[in-house]
Amino acid sequence: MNTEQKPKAVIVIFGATGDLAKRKLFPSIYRLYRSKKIDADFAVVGVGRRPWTNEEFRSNVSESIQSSIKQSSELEEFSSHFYYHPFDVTNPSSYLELKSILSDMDSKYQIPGNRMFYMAMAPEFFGTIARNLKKEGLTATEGWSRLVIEKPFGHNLPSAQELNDEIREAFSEDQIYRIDHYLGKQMVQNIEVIRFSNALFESVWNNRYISNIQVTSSEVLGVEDRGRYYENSGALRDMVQNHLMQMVALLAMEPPIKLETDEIRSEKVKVMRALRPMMEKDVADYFVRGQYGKGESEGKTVPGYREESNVDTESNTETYVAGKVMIDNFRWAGVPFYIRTGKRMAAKSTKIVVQFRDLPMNLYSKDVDSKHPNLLVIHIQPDEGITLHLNAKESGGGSYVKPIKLDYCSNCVDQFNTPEAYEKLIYDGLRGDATNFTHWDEVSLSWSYVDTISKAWESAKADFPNYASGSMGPKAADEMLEKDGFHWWPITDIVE
Ligand SMILES: NC(=O)C1=CN([C@@H]2O[C@H](COP(=O)(O)OP(=O)(O)OC[C@H]3O[C@@H](n4cnc5c(N)ncnc54)[C@H](OP(=O)(O)O)[C@@H]3O)[C@@H](O)[C@H]2O)C=CC1
Ligand SMILES: O=C1O[C@H](COP(=O)(O)O)[C@@H](O)[C@H](O)[C@H]1O
Repeated sequence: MNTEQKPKAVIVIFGATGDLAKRKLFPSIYRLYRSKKIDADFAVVGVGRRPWTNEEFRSNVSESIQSSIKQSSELEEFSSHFYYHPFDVTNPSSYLELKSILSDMDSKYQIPGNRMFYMAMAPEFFGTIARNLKKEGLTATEGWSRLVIEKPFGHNLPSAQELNDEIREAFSEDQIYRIDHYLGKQMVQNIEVIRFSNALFESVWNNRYISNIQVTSSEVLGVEDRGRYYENSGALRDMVQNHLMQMVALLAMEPPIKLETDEIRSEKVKVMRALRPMMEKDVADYFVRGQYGKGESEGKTVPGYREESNVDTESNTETYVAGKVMIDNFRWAGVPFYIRTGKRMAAKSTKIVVQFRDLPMNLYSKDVDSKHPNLLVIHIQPDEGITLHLNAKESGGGSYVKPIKLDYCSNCVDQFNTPEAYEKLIYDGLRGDATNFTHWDEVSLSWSYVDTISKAWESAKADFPNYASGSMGPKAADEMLEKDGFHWWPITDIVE
């Protein structure tokens, strides 16, 4: 793994006039610049079709930073490193002009031919761009060339395979950085540290001591203005195939031999290979889908999904998924990993709850109601930290037990410095550290798991809407756990 400390490169953003660039990429590059993580002699070349000048582009960059970072300074100097080159990416002749701009940047900023090509555009363009970059010689420099690819990486396994084949004609696997922005989150990266640097946890991290693991990623927002995209995606493809399956892999993987990209990825791949495969007829036993109806969200009445713009009034698209993922290997046999995600739920929260098994004999709590299982809660967002739920003696006489919590709040101490996921990922990409990007093997195995579920769902119309906006999802998701003798742990405050 190459981990250049202060990387120096030209970053080419395809889709530089779009939403992602404005909301995430420019502020992230700015933070890297301010914290001096990237060399002061960097350059960014933006591509889009709008006929902007360099000045218009720079003022867009400055605006994006001012609206997302409270104390911004040196904006003029920072944005002077941004250049705009308008062209339609389907037009092959424009790539030669881009090539010459990039050579000029190399000379102006003494950059040794290093290129990061960031695809912040709709996926149908990824293959065309990659092919033209190679054909016109933009990747043949003395330095390195890397391709950063946004989601969605395909719509199912065959389309992901097709996309992969296209980009692999121009870039090798080790030059491809597939973004899963959850892998850039502070506490998602902490899963491995919590597991592999604490004897307390790793020794009990298996089916003898853990009864189930719950991964929740709930959102308050609805589909907003993304109806067109979401109608073809749904929560399964939008969140489960990538973010949730990645968290499951990190929770379930074996310790890698070394903290190296290939070793870590190979352990995650083994988890994906051990996922219990399903037949379409079994899907209803393991997965629940939902779609929000109208309801109350943050004190306002909000419409149902079918009333949103660019959404079919009879839509069969799921905005909620809950599932029971089984990993059939020695460590996890018999332990359900329950996952759930949805839009228009009661709270914005991403949390992992590891529930430990009860003691074989509990001297203090005889009945089920008075027992409080030990829980390890990993708070991913909005709060970042961990909570350990234990039992302790109630003060006063007698031997009464009460549940207590040990809390570590990472973003309470460091709230304003928690690096944004995109900032970390861009930095890793520039340094050549692909650990927190997804390898094709993970992507393809995850698609093949999810495809069976989509097929089953696409072949049968659901009884939607089946949960109210502002709720925690459909009843069937609660029943799925009840059948196994469990319940979802609340996502706001676990000891209520
Ligand atoms: N927005 C977000 O928060 C997130 C986005 N993503 C992914 O990032 C990618 C971009 O999303 P987003 O920024 O929202 O999309 P937008 O629709 O806001 O932006 C699309 C960009 O593509 C450019 N573009 C479109 N067609 C062409 C063309 N033929 N030639 C050159 N440029 C073109 C547009 O430029 P112009 O209009 O000037 O032609 C614009 O800059 C998508 O894959 C999306 O799934 C992933 C996670 C989050
Ligand atoms: O990838 C996506 O993630 C967001 C949720 O991300 P978060 O960091 O806010 O949890 C989701 O809203 C979006 O639909 C999906 O495409």
